[in-house]
Amino acid sequence: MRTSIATVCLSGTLDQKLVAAREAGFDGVEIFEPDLVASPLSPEAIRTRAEDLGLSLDLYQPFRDFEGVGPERLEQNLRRAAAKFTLMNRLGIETMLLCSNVATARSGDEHLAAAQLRKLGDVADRFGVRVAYEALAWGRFVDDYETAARIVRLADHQRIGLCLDSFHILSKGHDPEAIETISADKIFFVQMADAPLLSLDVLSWSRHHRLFPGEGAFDLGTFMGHLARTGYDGPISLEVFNDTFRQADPFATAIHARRSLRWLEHETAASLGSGPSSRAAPMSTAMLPLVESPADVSYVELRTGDSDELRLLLMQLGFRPHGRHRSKQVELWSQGAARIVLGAPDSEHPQPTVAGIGLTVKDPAAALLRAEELFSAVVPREESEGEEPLVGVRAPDGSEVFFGADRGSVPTWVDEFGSTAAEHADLIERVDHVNLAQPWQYFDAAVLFFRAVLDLHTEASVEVAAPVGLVRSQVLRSDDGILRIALNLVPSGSGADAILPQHVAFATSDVLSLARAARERGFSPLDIPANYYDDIDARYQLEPALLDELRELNVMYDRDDAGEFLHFYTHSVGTVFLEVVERRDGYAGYGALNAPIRLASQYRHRANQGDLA
Ligand SMILES: O=C(O)c1ccc(O)c(O)c1
Ligand SMILES: [Mg+2]
Repeated sequence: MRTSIATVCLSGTLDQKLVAAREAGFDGVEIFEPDLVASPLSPEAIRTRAEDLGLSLDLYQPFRDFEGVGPERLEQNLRRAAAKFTLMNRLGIETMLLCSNVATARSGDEHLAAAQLRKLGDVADRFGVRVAYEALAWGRFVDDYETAARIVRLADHQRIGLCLDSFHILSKGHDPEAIETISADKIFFVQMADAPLLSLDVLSWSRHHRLFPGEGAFDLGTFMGHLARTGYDGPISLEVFNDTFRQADPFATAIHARRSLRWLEHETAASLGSGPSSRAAPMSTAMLPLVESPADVSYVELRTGDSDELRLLLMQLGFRPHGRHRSKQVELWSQGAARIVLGAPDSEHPQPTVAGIGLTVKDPAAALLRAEELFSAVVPREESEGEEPLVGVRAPDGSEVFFGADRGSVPTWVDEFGSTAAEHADLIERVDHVNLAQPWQYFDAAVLFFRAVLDLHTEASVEVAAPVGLVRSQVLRSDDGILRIALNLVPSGSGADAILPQHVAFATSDVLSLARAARERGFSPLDIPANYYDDIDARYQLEPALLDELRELNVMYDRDDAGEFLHFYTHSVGTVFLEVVERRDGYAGYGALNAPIRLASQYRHRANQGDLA
């Protein structure tokens, strides 16, 4: 699959964008006109720069408001196009993108538009270039790809073809299946973008909220399957207008973008494998190494300067210490299959508090290979003689994901910490989910990373009000629910990161007994206000005895179609806190309705401690 990226996806100068695209391994770029106009480089210098970098210049865009106009305007438009074709000759670019008219069209007559495109084709012919006509979702008369395809067919000119853009097709809910009726030699270019499902006017949605494939809600694998079955084998280009990526580091964004296309290639191969195979697809698409979902979360590594407080909390929740690792500056605490590796922040590698997640997988080598094929950085790890080899990669925010082999109920690396006698069963059984707070520039990249690398699927994203801002939350999980990762987008306001810590949630089948046992060990939970219990009573009409017990123990409550959810929180220690959850009868959520109350309690707790100025 030939890969390309529009310069509009990246921040920085045109030259930085080109270098970033090359370093991330793209084959080519689309030159977005405003980037060229703002550049001090001449078209010839840009051409040479791209050649030197080994990048092809695949498309010049956009040319606007051409067709459906009156005769006088048509003459002006043809002259305007000729000027751009001259420029394209200087750049060495063969294809120009033409957006369907959004402003000056006076007629929606398809025959008129086709006749005008034919004239444009004649001009393009003189310059040896071609025009890819794209239906914008907000086009004045042409706003869907099937109409654009009919006009191109009527134009019947070898220099006139189509540009298909997944956003314009899927944002309007159009079925991409009819792509298969388009002849491959009429598809001149393909742009791919994902997006979250928003009820927003389509222009604002497109200009601000597009995402890289794998980060949103569009079914792009199926789209690509239809495309590949036409026989199209040209560039697959990313065109993502997004306010965050316009501000983020272009080098990081380019790698993130390249990862999304590798994932899309895999989805394409999977879609081709499952669809009608009557027409062979010449587009080369390779699957990623297949991985089974993790058998379990074998550990979570926390790095915090407040280890003593955290040790106390773990002890109160029934964890026991194993002691220090024989060669590394970390210690292990466990209860059931829940294991916490505790260390101090490392000044050379400042990591988030949840510094790593260890996963037990069937084939660690395959898991690592998949991550590497998805452009993940491997974590260098030193192993002393006789230690269990673990392999790991870095998530976008710098936290680590490690893969270890399944060797029975207790991982062998547990022996590398003091005593195994500490491995004991009590009320906590395992890790239920891990919540990773993401700085603004890493959130979407993290969604893609976990989805693609670990083959997780995304649940609907929710927004939770905190005293310091709105927190966007996205859960990714394996089909069996063994691995659940919640990503929270931290608001950028001051102090937000201090009160939006990361957290680990542990699963128990008896949260009330656990809360009592913890209290006997001196534990005081995060305090939940009385108003909350009045509110859930109004909502759910709970048994008075249960309500009293929840209130007494500061345990929160939620319910879904399947079952009930009971959970409580510790207060925060530095930038981490712990949660214990009980899922009854297959409750599937995370108590999202309770999150604002919890966030407000954490905020108050901080304020009382004087941590917030
Ligand atoms: O928002 C726009 O104007 C615009 C321009 C060019 C494109 O390819 C596109 O999809 C949208
Ligand atoms: Mg487009």
